[in-house]
Amino acid sequence: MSGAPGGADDQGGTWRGPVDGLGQDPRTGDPVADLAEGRVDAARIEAAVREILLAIGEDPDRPGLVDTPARVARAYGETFAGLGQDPYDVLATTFDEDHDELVLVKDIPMYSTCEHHLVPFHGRAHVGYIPGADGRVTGLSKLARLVEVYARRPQVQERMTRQIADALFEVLKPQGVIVVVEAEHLCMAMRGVRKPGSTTLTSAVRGIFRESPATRSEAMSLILGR
Ligand SMILES: Nc1nc2c(ncn2[C@@H]2O[C@H](COP(=O)(O)OP(=O)(O)OP(=O)(O)O)[C@@H](O)[C@H]2O)c(=O)[nH]1
Ligand SMILES: [Zn+2]
Repeated sequence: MSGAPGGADDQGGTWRGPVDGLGQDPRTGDPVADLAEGRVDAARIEAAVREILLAIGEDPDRPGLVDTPARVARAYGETFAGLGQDPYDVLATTFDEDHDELVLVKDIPMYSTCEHHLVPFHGRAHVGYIPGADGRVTGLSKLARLVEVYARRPQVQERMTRQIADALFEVLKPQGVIVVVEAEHLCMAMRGVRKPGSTTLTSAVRGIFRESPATRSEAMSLILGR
């Protein structure tokens, strides 16, 4: 999707119709209307979860598990809701505030899903920008909504961080954007290397934050200074 926020590696970065391989049944090629509208195919998830339960040696028909496939399908609908959302819609509301200095929303709680293991990574996102010469700003809640759009997908933390920055930079046309994400990956905590408590920090800077080390470090100290 060239020209989409996030560039060529921006998988699922902008919703402009069905995402390749998601808006259609991968086996038959038939359109899957639910997915094209950004909802999950509940019947497929339920069948798959039942298979997983069987594969781990569980009894999917025992009372405690009998409703689990349907619960997981509902939960996935929420967890992956960002796949059907367009960052352009989220940022559509802008207003002229004649403000040309930093706007920063810190400590936005964030829950996403590691695309390697399909387990959560979670933490906080910090999103800041300096409006363009026209002084246009967006609603503060829209910055948090933008985080949601990209967090509620199978993700890699670095890509999510870039996608948030690129969408804001492209849509709002500000002087600069800075995004910092701090997260704990449960795939590193509850399994695998088993290092609970380690935090991964990623950043993406665009425009003046990339060009001016002083502007960047001032914003970084506001973000990381507790
Ligand atoms: N860079 C990056 N790596 C991630 C992220 N989420 C998970 N990973 C890593 O993805 C890697 C996948 O490595 P693999 O060797 O293919 O999978 P694995 O055998 O399950 O790896 P271990 O987690 O080391 O047991 C692991 O090192 C994870 O820590 C992320 O958001 N960014
Ligand atoms: Zn993982």
